[in-house]
This record gives sequence, C-alpha cells and structure tokens, in this order.
Amino acid sequence: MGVPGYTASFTFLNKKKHPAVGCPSIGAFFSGNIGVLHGESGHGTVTPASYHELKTGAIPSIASWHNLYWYCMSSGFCMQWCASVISMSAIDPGPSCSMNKSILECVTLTSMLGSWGLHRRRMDVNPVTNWNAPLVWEGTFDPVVIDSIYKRMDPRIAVIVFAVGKYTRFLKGFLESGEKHFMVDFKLTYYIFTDHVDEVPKIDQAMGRKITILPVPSATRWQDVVLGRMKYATIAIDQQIRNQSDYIFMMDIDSLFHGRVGAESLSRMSAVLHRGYYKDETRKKFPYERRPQSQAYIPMDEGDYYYSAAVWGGYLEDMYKLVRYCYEQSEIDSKNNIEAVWQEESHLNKYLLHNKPTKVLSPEYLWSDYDRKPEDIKVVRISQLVKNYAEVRPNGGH
Ligand SMILES: CC(=O)N[C@H]1[C@@H](OP(=O)(O)OP(=O)(O)OC[C@H]2O[C@@H](n3ccc(=O)[nH]c3=O)[C@H](O)[C@@H]2O)O[C@H](CO)[C@H](O)[C@@H]1O
Ligand SMILES: [Mn+2]
Repeated sequence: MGVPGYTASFTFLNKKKHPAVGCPSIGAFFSGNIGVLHGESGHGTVTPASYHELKTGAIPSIASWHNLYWYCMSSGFCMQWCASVISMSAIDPGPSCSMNKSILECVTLTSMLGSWGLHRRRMDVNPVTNWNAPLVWEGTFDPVVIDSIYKRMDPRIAVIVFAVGKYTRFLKGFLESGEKHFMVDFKLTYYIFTDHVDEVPKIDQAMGRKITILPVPSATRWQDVVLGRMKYATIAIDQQIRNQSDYIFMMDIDSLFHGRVGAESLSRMSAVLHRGYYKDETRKKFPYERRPQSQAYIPMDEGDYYYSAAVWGGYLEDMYKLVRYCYEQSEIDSKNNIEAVWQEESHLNKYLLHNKPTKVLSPEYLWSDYDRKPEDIKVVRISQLVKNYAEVRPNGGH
C-alpha cells in the first residue's frame, strides 16, 4: 500500500527561487506534517507525518497551515515562496477524513496568503470601500484561487444584452471576445434582446455556454431602448431567466473584452466605478440626477461613487429587485413628464446609494477606447468602443 497523503495542484505567486532549493518551493516550515511542493507550478505530494494522525482525522492538520500563516505574517520575507494551492485530493485519506472541509480551509487560507502578498503590491489604489466591501483591482486577488472557489458552486451565469436597430453590428465582437475572456469555464448564457433576430451571429462556444434570443420591438428614440432594457429584462427574468440562472450581468453591447473577467467580479451586488469620475475627491462633479422632481434625485451632499450602468451584476434575486426598481422609478418619472439625466444609470446610482454594493469593481471592468489608460489601470478588461452616435442611434446624437 502506498503512503497515505494528498496530491496538491499549486502555482507559485511569484517565481523567486528559494536559495536552498534552487526553485520556488514551500514546505520547509512544516516538514513534520506535510511534504515539499517545488517547481513553478504543477502537482506535488503532501504527506502527513503519521498514518495514525490521518486515521484519527487529524489530517495534515489545518493547525500546520495556520502556523505557516502566522510564521509568514511575522517574518514577511517568506511570502516570496508561498504557493497557492488550488486543489487537493486524497490518495488514501483513511476512514475518518473530512476532505471537503480541509480543501476549503486550505483554499481559503492560501487565498488569504495570496491577497496579503498581493495587496502589498497595490499601494496606489484603495482595495476596500468605506463600508468594507472589496474594491477589485488587478493585483488584489488571485485569479486561479478565486475561480476555483466559485467553480465548486458551479453557478449558472446569465448575461443580458440588448442589440436593437443598428446595434446588432456590435454582437459579433462582444460575443467572440466574451468567449475568450468572460467567465471562462463557467456555465453562461447570453440573453440577446433584439428586433433583428436574423442578425445574431453564430459563434463557437464551449460546453455549457449558449445564446438565447428574445425578440423586442424596435424603437424610434435611443432613450426608449436604454430604459426599455429595464422593462423587458424584468419581464424575461420573471418568465424565464429566474429558472435558468444564479447570477445575472446587465451589460452594454458596444464593448469588447480585452482581458480576464472571472469569479472575482461575482457577489450579491457588484457595480463598476465609472471611469470618468473614479478619481474625483468630491462628489459634487458626479452626474447624478439633481432635479428633485425625478425619482433618481440625489442631493449635492450625498453619494459614495458614480457607477456605470454599462456593466453590473449580482445574485439573480438582488438583480431582479434592482432592474425592476429602475423600471418602476422610470415609469413614475414618465408619468411626471421627466426623464432622469442618464436614464437607468441615474436610477441605478440612486438605488446603490441606499443599498450599498457588496463588491465594487474598478474601471478596469469598463474602460473606454475614447480615453488613454492612466497609470493605475494595469489591465483593461472590458472597453467601450468608439462609435458614431449620430449614425448608430435612431434619433441621433447624445
Ligand atoms: C458606458 C456607459 O456609461 N454607458 C451608459 C451610457 O451610454 P452609452 O453612450 O454607452 O449608451 P449606448 O448608446 O451604448 O446605449 C446603451 C445600450 O443600449 C442598447 N441600445 C441603445 C440604443 C439603440 O438604438 N440600440 C441599442 O441596442 C445597447 O445595448 C447599448 O450598448 O448611458 C446610457 C444611458 O444614457 C446607459 O446608462 C449606458 O449603460
Ligand atoms: Mn454603451
């Protein structure tokens, strides 16, 4: 019989060589309990010190991981050699092994290690909001670890996009780049709302990913399309999407994916900082609706951030509540002969002022081809395309 233990898949957070071993390595600190992982990434064997320990359930005890954690915390330099263990599986776990628990704790712990090391590398941005929600920037999460955590839940993700009138021209680029970068390896359905069903392109998709087309009427005003999104999405969630999804993203179609957008963007309610206002130190410049007659009104002395309506996502029921809120509030406005300055974006900002997002995504999650990339944007994940507004919109202009 082979030696009982575990195999672990791992990647090193950085590639620094351990001076004694000559390659990235971890394990010396707890060699009594666990084997050494070395190389840049791959598989290693983790062997508990005693078979007896294993049989009694004291599997390569979490205590040793904690010791490692505290050791690293107290002696900073060791972080350079820390591995991110992305999966562990038993070779021969013995009868009383509670593998799931130890996997989860390992992953959680290593992701703590990961973020601790990585946070130190982003001193230029704030990785947390004033209400203690994560503010996601490149370098504040470990993509491999966070995907593996969410993958265990295997969520079904719905993406709601509208392509009405001439906006069908954006579908191909959006979908093809989405297949390369957006929630890769997750179950995902694009719900495409369009008045030109025959203009939806056929694209190659991996298993578990598909397109569902939902017909909507054409419009003569672009404002009716952007606001109509709230109405038709509310109806479709009620009739169909609710039974098919766990998360929903609402997105503009006139954009391309250029970089990874993965599980780090998932939460109960995630909103993106609008690229135009994220550096503003005063809220006075935020283009909130300032007319008290509108339901979207926000007074000058209130507000946390200005969020973009071109990318937002969250749990199905939380998103449903917000989409429906935007629809209902805009209906009230319309009865009062007023339309909020930035349509549903204004209502979205009003809602999120009183119902704080549980995750805020940096403008990496919606940049724009109109603007140059400043120093703090290390990765552009999604970018809005340059378009001729007058030509593409049914009633022209801004
Ligand atoms: C980057 C950003 O902040 N985007 C927001 C901004 O305008 P944008 O200038 O980005 O608006 P836009 O012209 O892209 O319209 C928003 C979306 O509505 C759909 N569409 C629009 C018109 C049309 O004729 N056919 C059609 O399908 C399409 O999915 C499009 O992407 O303001 C809008 C409201 O004013 C929305 O809040 C957008 O989310
Ligand atoms: Mn847009």
